[in-house]
Amino acid sequence: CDDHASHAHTRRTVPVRPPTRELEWGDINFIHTTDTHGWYLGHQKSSAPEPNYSGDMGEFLSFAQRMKEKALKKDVDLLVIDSGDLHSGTGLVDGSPSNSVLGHDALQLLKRVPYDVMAIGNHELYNYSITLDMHQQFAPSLKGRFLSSNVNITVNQGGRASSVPVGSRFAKFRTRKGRRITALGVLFNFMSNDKNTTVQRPADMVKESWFLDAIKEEPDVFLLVGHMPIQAGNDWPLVFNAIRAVHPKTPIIILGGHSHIRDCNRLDGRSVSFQSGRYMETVGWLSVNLKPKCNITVGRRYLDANRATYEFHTGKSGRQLDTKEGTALTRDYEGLANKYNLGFKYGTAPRDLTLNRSPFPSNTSSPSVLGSQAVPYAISVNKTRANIPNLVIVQAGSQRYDIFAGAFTRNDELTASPFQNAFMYIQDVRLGDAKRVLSLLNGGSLSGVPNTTGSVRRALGRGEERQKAIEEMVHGGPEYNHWVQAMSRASDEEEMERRVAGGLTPGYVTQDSCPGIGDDTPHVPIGPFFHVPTYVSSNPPSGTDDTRIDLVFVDFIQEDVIEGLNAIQSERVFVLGDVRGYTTVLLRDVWGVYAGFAWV
Ligand SMILES: Nc1ccn([C@@H]2O[C@H](COP(=O)(O)O)[C@@H](O)[C@H]2O)c(=O)n1
Repeated sequence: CDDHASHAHTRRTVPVRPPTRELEWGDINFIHTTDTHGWYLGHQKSSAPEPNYSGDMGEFLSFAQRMKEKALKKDVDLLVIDSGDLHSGTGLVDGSPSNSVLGHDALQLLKRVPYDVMAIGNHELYNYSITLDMHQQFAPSLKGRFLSSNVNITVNQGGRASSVPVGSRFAKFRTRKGRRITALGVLFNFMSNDKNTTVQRPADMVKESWFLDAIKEEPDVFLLVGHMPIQAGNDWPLVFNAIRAVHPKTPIIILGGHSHIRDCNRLDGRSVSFQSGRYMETVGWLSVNLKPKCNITVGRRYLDANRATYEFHTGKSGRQLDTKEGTALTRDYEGLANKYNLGFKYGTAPRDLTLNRSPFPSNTSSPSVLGSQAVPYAISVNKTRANIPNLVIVQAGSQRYDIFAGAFTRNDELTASPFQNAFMYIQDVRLGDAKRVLSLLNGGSLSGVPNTTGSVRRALGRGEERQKAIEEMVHGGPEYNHWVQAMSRASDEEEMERRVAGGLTPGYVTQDSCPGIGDDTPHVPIGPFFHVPTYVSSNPPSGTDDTRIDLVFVDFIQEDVIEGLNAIQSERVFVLGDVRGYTTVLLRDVWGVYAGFAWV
């Protein structure tokens, strides 16, 4: 008998409010997911707003199949699309045994979902073995419709290294109703990809001869699927304008991702751009009516991903919703969770620890507790450096989800902190310099110039594009944070009270640039929202500025730390060779080690 074992997947019992408005259907319709990050067993906790998103991938598969049946009856087109970032985020994708590729098993199961087109995300590129798995084991199942227009992998072909698309550069196909589609799958200008993978800037991609050839022939619809936000400041207009230069009037549908928010806007009257959130919280619905030589009319809805939503929109209640394939997929994901022992319980979290719903610093803020308590305890298992004072710096963006009061399992650990970042250190750093590096990383000033972006390398004045990439890497979802913060600010007290009195529960309250109300189920905003610094740290040891300490940090940020050190002092030039491994405990193991000590 193992009293640490608990069920990996607890069935959800908390009821949620069903939607009340039927979906609008058009000539061509889309079910859209993006940034699912391994949430294939749905959100399993009972605290609000988690039950809103309690549908699992098997239930989503049933929903997609039932909606395809409906589309057939209505004699319209329905395509199921995903915009990338399948990896990094839960035990199903991050808990793979060490002898197998992270996420491989979960993605083999995902192949059963009837996606028509999928695009690659940046989380498919941090680790070459994952990219190779996508290229060899996943992309082929999409039969030419796993798109990576500007992303290549270098593989051995006949003894020679060849750079080839991870999936396909583009796809041309006909829908059931015979509409001609030209689809592309574009990734934003990501620069933290692993060796032997390449990402071409969208600005360069649109000049490629294959691209110009692919768009030459006019389809009925251009379908631009991609892991790139649709918000201003991103590169969709480059791709859009390149197509518009050849086809001024052809409908263009953009299904974006990466910034984790719900959003809709229109670049012109014959196009629409749409984005469906993150983490299997949102299933996007987009309907488009195509009128020859006229503007297109569109409808969009952000569905909360749960059974009540699926039952309402399919018109199938109770078990009628479930298809044979959907039920089998749920069962097989549960089996995988058990195989990975994701229900292993480290301890009992005494309270909710949230990323941004608690003041920072506080004992209910997970980045705060991570820096001040969990990391210092977990890395103290390195006895050889135990007597040397240290300061530890970790990027807050590594923390991906809240921790909830109650049983804290292996799945909860990997969901909160999935990355396999290693702890490194530089010895004999002056305590004063270590503190100044932290402050610089967090936007402090360098030579009187405020480092307002929180990136050392921006403060040092490097090329703009590199800086954008560093920000992407370091900041960890600023758009999402702004979005959630804005929704809690936007609702005045009276409106909130009306909503609560009307029985509304916490959830997303979306305001986008398309007409009408986008959220399928109305909510009160999740709020409040508290700012967390880009980098969190342990409590500094006592001593003077000259006290020599170990400066500990994770490998993901080591270049920033080194550049920061070199920017703030001239006594010594720090190089990568000064960096050594501190402990075998990885960042993703920290919460489990800490819970086993503090939460038993
Ligand atoms: N090894 C890694 C890889 C990534 N991160 C963090 O992920 C964030 C980017 O994720 P998106 O979902 O926004 O693409 C980035 O902010 C990094 O902090 C990491 O910590 N370690």
